[in-house]
Amino acid sequence: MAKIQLKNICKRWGSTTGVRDFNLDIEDKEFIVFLGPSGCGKTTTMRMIAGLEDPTEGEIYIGDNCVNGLDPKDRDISMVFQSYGLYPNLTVYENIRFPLKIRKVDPTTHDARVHKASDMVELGKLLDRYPRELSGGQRQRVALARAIVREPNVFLMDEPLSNLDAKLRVSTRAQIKHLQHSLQTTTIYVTHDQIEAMTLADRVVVMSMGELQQLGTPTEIYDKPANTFVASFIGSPAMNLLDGKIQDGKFTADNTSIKDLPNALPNTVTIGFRAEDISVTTETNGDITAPVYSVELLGDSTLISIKIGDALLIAKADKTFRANIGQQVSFIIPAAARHWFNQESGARIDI
Ligand SMILES: Nc1ncnc2c1ncn2[C@@H]1O[C@H](COP(=O)(O)OP(=O)(O)OP(=O)(O)O)[C@@H](O)[C@H]1O
Repeated sequence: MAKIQLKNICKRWGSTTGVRDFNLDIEDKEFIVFLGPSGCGKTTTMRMIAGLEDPTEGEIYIGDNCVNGLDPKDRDISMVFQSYGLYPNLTVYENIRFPLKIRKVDPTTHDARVHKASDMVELGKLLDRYPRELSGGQRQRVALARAIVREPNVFLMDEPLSNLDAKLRVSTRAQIKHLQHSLQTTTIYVTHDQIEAMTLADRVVVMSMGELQQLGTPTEIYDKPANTFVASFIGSPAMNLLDGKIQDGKFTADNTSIKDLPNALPNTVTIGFRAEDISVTTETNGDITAPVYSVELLGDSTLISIKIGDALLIAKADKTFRANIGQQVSFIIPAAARHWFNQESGARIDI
């Protein structure tokens, strides 16, 4: 079991900066997810924790020990990658056992440990097979068992579900969550998939361009995004964002006039609202009125989108709601559903 601390971490290669001034305290037993778009520095940060990259500046602590300069094998971590990394000429049993042999763990314990780990990921019946005889999901479970078998202090998982199809991803995701709950091992999990982040994490680290944008529980980052980047990255659909001006006590943009505003807003501002927090009507007396751009039937709900300038705005309506493309509709945005952001910096304005 271990807490992890990153203090003022930077990673540069010549003039390229991968990670800048990154600070993070991860609690013992916590499930932390690094979330962000491609190239934002997630993998680099994780590789520094693993010892596969050296930070250019800053210190990394695992437990009470500063591990800068310590070899990956001496950090008591297990890693799981997108590409499984199984040995093709070894059976499932030998693949899972491999870390125990390498670390010269007492051979009399191997059999029981391999069986315990393989049972946890429900691989018990496949121990004699070779990786080529397994499906993608089964291979990833072998990789998980191989990470578990050592009973490390920390798990590092880099996009472990990316090679699986959508259905398998959902079931393997649940298995990882269940496993981490049973093992109570500090886990850092890297993904660009916000649904994985929201469903797995105790806390999410949202990253962009090498910088930490927000650290919080899934509920915190969903309900109170720190800036427009986080707002537009979290949620499906993401939060609607519309730039406008405050004039005569109203928020105005094309076809938009919103009254009853809080006092402290600057003259130019971005309003944000989630599709499920607003209502849509075929009356034309709401806050934003425009022709329907598209209608998407999802089965449990209907998504109605309109366009204001370049902004595509989406409302989640009842599953029975129907409107035709081109028909005028209005979005009604209750005061409690409104988020406000500084238009220049993108930062949240707390009212
Ligand atoms: N060895 C390297 N030399 C130079 N630049 C690098 C190196 N490794 C990574 N980078 C750069 O650092 C930045 C962060 O990369 P990183 O792989 O951490 O991103 P990521 O968020 O994990 O992306 P992805 O989801 O695509 O894996 C990128 O701009 C990348 O091009």
